[in-house]
Amino acid sequence: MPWCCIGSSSSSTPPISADALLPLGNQENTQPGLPHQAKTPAKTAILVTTGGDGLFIDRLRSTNWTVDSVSPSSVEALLARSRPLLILLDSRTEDLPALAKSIRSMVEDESLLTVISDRSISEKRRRSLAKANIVHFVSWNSRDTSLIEYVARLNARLRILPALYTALDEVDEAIEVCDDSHTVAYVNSAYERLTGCVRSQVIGQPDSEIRRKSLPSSFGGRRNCDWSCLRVSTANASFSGHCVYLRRRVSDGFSNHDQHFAGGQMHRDLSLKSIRSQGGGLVDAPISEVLSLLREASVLCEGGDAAKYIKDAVRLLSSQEIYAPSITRFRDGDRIATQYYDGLIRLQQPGRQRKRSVVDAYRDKRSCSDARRRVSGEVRQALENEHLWSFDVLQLERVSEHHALSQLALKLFGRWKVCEMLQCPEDTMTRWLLSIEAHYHPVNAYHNASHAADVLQATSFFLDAPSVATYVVESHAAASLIAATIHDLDHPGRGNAFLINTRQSLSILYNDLSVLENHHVALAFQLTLQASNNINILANLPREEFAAMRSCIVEMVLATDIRRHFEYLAKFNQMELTDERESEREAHSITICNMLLKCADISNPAREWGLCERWAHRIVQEYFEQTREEKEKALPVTMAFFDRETCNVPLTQVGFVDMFAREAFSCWTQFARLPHVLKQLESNYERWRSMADAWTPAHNNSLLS
Ligand SMILES: Nc1nc2c(ncn2[C@@H]2O[C@@H]3COP(=O)(O)O[C@H]3[C@H]2O)c(=O)[nH]1
Repeated sequence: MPWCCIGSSSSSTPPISADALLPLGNQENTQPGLPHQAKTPAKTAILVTTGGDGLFIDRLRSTNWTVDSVSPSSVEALLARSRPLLILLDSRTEDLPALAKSIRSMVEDESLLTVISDRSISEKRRRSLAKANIVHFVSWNSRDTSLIEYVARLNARLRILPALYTALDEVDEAIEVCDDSHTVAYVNSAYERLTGCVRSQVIGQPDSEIRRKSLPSSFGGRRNCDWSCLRVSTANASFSGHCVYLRRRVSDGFSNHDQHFAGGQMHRDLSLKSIRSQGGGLVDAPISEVLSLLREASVLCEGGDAAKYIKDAVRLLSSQEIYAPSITRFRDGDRIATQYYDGLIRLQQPGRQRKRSVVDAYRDKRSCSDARRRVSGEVRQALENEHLWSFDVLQLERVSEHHALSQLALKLFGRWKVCEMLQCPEDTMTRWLLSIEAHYHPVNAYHNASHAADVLQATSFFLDAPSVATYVVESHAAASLIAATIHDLDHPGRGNAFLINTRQSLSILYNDLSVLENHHVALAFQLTLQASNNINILANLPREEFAAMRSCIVEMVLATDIRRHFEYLAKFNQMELTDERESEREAHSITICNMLLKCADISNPAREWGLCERWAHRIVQEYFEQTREEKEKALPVTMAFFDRETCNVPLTQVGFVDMFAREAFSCWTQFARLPHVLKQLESNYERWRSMADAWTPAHNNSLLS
């Protein structure tokens, strides 16, 4: 590794290795061993004077300086076409400070401005000249040009910087330069392109091996990252100097063109998905970036076993459903996982149309009961530990006569100051809550207002977690509480697959896409905005705030579609929280809230065992009803193992945790720092597993409610 001598520079520009530049100066300064003895750069100076000469000028000329005299009136024209290293200003020039300021504005730091005088300069005059950044003074009769020589050498090096930057920004290798205080001083364009980091976010940050290691692995490398460090140092080798971190391309002897050509097969395989903008131009989605990076990687690994893996990755990423897992993701032949997959993710293909479905039969309008509800002592007591994971919503359901949702929401919305955030009167909120509660179906064993209350309490509990509160913006917290309250509104007790297979009007309306989730949130806004209902809790929000609040609520409710579980999980896991840009902060907050609501929605397997067991029994009873109706009407049976005649309930719970809950809660509880929730999930899981062998279908007739 060649050691290059390098100066240290405090500016954010990297120092230039002296070896890389030809030395400035006369012949005796030419350094032996340089690649070639080219002509040294000219040492040019101008003398701005109306007439003057002296020993100092002679000295300069005798050391290879070219010194041209120029009148004050023509200096600016000269500087418009040249950049002398040195500008000598005769102290007798009229209005010198103004001229100095004008010259400084033209040359900035590219030239050294020095006042030459036949007498000492007063302190007052120095101060006025200092305003033009003139801090160097020499005498006409001086023969000491050492400082001039030194500064000129520095200037000559600095002048090549723009060209070096251009060159560095053109290379394919990612380059990071850290200065002697181990602070990042420079990164090139390739670094930004290949790592996704933004220059302004990295420069000034401490040098971090961890950051480099966390960056996408380099091409061809087997290691996390193959950054090589060019440790450079000043003349005194013991001094650490700068570090240049370089992520090299693995050269395989191909020229750039050949490499791309060799990757031709890769190009064809990629068939990059590009969204054509209206103008017919290519607007590539991020996935295309990933695919092009993989293409480059495959070129570098051509012929190696890595290329095969990369091609497989490209094929997967090029598929339509990059987040929906193929069933092979789970244990082969796992009957339960397969049926969960079919029933909740793949959704059964439409079957034959039969007579009206149960969904229509359930649709009845319930009147809102009286606007305010008396809070009994029992209700108040049941609400006491609403801030704990052990909160018993089924106890509240009991003592509130199935008004757990409205009673819990009144308390939680008060604690989270939702009415204040919405500038909404409390009585409007009360009416809204009672109306929403009334549009859940109490006949549903699981998807009723108590499930919404359960999800609302889990949402509040998660929002209380300190690490969550750090990243969730206030309006999104309010949105998530509202979204939890409405997230299964008017649920018919049947899943999306059933609605699609029976070609319910809702599935036609929403094109079979997140049918129920779209309905829940659309109906909630229809009820809220219906003037005659007088329950518009969003009425006092300014237009922009309403739009933002609505957008968040819609997005969060749609995120509860279990079919998109892996998509939201992936988005949450790939979130880069170190990127603190304000624009990213909002996006991070939404991603966190989507994941939060998702986890709240499937949190019953992680509740205290008594609650977990009862919720499980409730949901399987609802599934039993769906399977019964599907069989009765000769519809495709979407989850056959949920058949009362044959079901092993503990096994269905084991399957649900294996397929959905464990991964989600492992990620979520790590982020939210709620280890006890994951511990409870695993404890419940083991308990279900221990119950599976002894379970018989007879148990399915005495399930808990
Ligand atoms: N088997 C099982 N499925 C669950 C459980 N909790 C949530 N789910 C499923 O996860 C889905 C989340 O969205 P839905 O509420 O629409 O329907 C839910 C059920 O299909 C559970 O405890 N057991």
